[in-house]
Amino acid sequence: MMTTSTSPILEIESLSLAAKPNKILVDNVGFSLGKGETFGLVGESGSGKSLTLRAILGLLPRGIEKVGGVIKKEATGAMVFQDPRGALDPLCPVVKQLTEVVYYRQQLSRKASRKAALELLEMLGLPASLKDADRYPSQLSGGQCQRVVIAMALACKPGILLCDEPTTALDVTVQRQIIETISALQRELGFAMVFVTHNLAIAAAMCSKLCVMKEGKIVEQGDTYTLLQNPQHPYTQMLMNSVLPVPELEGSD
Ligand SMILES: Nc1ncnc2c1ncn2[C@@H]1O[C@H](COP(=O)(O)OP(=O)(O)OP(=O)(O)O)[C@@H](O)[C@H]1O
Repeated sequence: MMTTSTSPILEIESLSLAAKPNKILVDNVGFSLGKGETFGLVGESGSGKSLTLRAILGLLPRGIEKVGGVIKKEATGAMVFQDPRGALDPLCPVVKQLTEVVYYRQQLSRKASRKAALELLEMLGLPASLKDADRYPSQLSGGQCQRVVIAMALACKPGILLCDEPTTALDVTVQRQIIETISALQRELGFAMVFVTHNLAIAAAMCSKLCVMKEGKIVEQGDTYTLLQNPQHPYTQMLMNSVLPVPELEGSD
């Protein structure tokens, strides 16, 4: 978990999003993020977390529009999506896809872009075989695909990484590895993060500040430790109570 108290790299004030003609989906949401800090958005499915992230990146789906509020962003944002396979082109080898992103975002030569792409894959701990052979997404595991997607986001040299439940589609052992990889990269590269999850354990491990959303509204926000130690809103209390306790093993002390 990283905490820094510098001037905000991202500030959202009274953000409201609506589906045309006038159905409010995100209502008066506001929070701020410091450099290198990780801010968590938690809440049940449909509470508006993904739309908030998309609004930050200016990538709202067709038919949804910003109807109020201000988003002040002091750095480039890049997104890591929930479904890594869906985020990759199934018909294009992964090294080629990553090279294209580097080429367009970093304005390097073709040759330098490929070299930078291979370095990114290495940074993400992907096996050398991926770099030699032209592998397609279908030939990679879910965890490997997510590492490629993270490499693509990093190719944009983001000051803010927006993670939309990046481990939801992965099995639990891989989830942990991906979370650890993202945290290690953050320590190395220093980007700030907005991290969307419905997993409170992940939120507690990753985020210095949390915001709890319900039906498009923020019901509670604050410092993670304080919020989870002493949840004020009944909805936050309900979310915490819905986490299954790990049963105590018989005979353990
Ligand atoms: N393209 C769209 N058109 C119309 N309504 C949409 C669209 N995308 C999302 N919504 C609606 O907006 C609300 C918020 O959706 P959003 O995807 O932000 O929720 P979420 O909290 O991220 O949920 P999840 O955890 O399931 O991803 C939901 O009611 C959803 O049905």
